[in-house]
Amino acid sequence: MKVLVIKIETSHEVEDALNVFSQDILHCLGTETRKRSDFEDANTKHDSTIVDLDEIVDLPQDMEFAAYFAADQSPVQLINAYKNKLVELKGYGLNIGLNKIDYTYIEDSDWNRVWQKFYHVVNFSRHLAIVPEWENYQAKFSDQHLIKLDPGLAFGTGNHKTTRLAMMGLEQVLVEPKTVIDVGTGSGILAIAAAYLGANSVMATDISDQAITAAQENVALNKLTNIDIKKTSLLQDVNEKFDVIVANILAEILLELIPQLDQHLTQAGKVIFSGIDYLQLDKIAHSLDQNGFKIILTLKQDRWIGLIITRKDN
Ligand SMILES: C[S@@+](CC[C@H](N)C(=O)[O-])C[C@H]1O[C@@H](n2cnc3c(N)ncnc32)[C@H](O)[C@@H]1O
Repeated sequence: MKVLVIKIETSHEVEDALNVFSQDILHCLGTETRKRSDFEDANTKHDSTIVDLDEIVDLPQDMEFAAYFAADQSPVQLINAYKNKLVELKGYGLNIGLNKIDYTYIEDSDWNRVWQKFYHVVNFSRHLAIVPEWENYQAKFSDQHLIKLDPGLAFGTGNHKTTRLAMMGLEQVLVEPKTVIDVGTGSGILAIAAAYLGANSVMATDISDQAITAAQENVALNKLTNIDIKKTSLLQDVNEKFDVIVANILAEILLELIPQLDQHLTQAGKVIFSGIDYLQLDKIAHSLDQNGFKIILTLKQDRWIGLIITRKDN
């Protein structure tokens, strides 16, 4: 089976935005970046190997971004979507570099190998490490939990800053057993982290079939029995209330989620948002305020913002 690859010669300033756009809006199978700075760093770090940058095939001027899609998707439509996104990002004052977009097809098996090459153990915190299914890792503390993961074709390897901000939020909020819902679960990583951090029960939702399959497989891989996975959009068809609602999704989609929070959050409940580019924070804060919520903690890494939120009257 073949996979469609859209390749964009651009600048590292738009890496995070293109990653989330590709995953959340275009539902790609995965992404990969090659940055000139990685090769230049390798040159200085490994002084026994002098790398001649001129000899590296297709060395990007700044960054080459690749997104992988099912072969039956239209390259022309995808290229147009990326063109429009890059114009929007340029409008925010971001450098979009050479802005050259092209496409090619590769064998599915090559794509899986590429994926594994870039995905390694994340020793995330005192209590959590994320361990790809094919890697060995010894916990650094006797009670450090290992999230075993094969993200398959879903978002959520633990390498993305937005996932890590959401996990920090979970560590902060889960100081006693609580009920949790993970909205837009992708690989299931946040739901699994919540279960390991002591949640009583966890529900996880996603609209993507690939995410549901990956999340189910990862829950089984971790032998967890208190996670319920549901295919739905945001909190539709969910009847329960939760002590914690966590969502790592693009700001545009969080704006749709905010009006649904009240109905699904216990009175003293907490909401964790991640996936917010700092340029979108004002819009999110305004909508939270309009819907009776306040931000009690703001986490930030590079362009990305994570929030812990409660009801205003708490
Ligand atoms: C950025 S990924 C986050 C994955 C994982 N929770 C993490 O933190 O790494 C966002 C996920 O939200 C899902 N998603 C997008 N729109 C959604 C919606 N309306 N309802 C439910 N899930 C949605 C996507 O399919 C994707 O799996």
